[in-house]
Amino acid sequence: MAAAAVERSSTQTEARQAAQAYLDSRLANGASTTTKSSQIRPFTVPELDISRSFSTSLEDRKAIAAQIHDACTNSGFFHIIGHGISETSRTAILDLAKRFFHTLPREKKEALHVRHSNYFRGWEPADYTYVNPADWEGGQAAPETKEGFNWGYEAGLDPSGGDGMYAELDGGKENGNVWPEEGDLPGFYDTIKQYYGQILDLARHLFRLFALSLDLPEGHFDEMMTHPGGIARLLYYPPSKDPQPLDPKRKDDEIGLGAHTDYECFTILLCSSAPGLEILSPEDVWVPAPAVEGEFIINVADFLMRWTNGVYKSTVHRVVNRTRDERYSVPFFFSINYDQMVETLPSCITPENPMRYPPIRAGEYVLERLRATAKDG
Ligand SMILES: O=C(O)CCC(=O)C(=O)O
Ligand SMILES: [Fe+2]
Repeated sequence: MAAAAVERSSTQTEARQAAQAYLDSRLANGASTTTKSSQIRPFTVPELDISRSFSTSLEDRKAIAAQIHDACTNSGFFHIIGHGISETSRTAILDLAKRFFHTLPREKKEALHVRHSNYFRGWEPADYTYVNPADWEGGQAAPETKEGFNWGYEAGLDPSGGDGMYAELDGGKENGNVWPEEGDLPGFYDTIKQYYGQILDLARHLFRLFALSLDLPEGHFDEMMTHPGGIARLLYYPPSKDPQPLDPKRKDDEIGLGAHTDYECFTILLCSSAPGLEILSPEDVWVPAPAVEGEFIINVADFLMRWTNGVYKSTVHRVVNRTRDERYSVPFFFSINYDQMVETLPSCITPENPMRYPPIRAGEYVLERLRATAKDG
């Protein structure tokens, strides 16, 4: 990582400490911090049919936005049907992930290693990053089993063509993506472009619903997503060496992806049929995420949690593949324009919930959080 050995900035320290404190409080056995919220509403991950959100009627769109508001103030997770992304597109990207992880020779992957990137783009072998810093700092955890390939926004992937103003996480003007040679994996970029474009359109649509859900004008965020950050990953979780019944209370020493929260505004997650995602409930129980064919799981991430002064919940989750099957997933982490400064939404500040977070530039926050995941970061 280019940032190795540099002194940590205050944002990085804040990000690291906040992430760790939050995780510690949620992961500690018998933690009492969460009892209050569980008394208010049962923890649910609702299924939302968002077809009506594409209606020309504002009332229809507001009705879906109200359901989003409910989910985001409760578990911070929901899953969607009626999203309009075809089965062909979903299958194509999952098949591409399989081809990437299984057919690209090791030395070609090494050439794309994320350690060559300032922005964590490219190939990530299983134990290179730890989303829960304590997993390596305490030195007790087994390596995460996931393998990944990461890329981000570039104008050529944006169906709108972008506005020519893209700024990277650190403000740089060149996007930091790296790709396999076309000859090594024919059709790789085209398949990514097809899928990414559709998901980016869906993300912009969802963020307009998020605006309505926060009682803001529907177009409130439009100017902030003209060249938005959008890191996406292909992820591979090998089959378990010790397949178990799907009971999250059973042992979890084969962690695919450690306990963490996401960093951006929200995540749109596509998974293959093998289950594995688990969400931490306020009672400190790992709840298996609903794995329903054809759906996407959406979850609020830390930047939006921060922006809404904690009103929208960014909830801890992890992945454990307890099955005999390979698992693939494709998360898309939607951010606003990385060069956008953001202050807490005034409507989320009240005498009972005074402003908790200073203003921050979107890319700076995400980059510091990413750096905190690398062992040498
Ligand atoms: O692979 C999954 O199901 C979830 C991935 C995830 O949580 C992440 O990449 O942040
Ligand atoms: Fe995540």
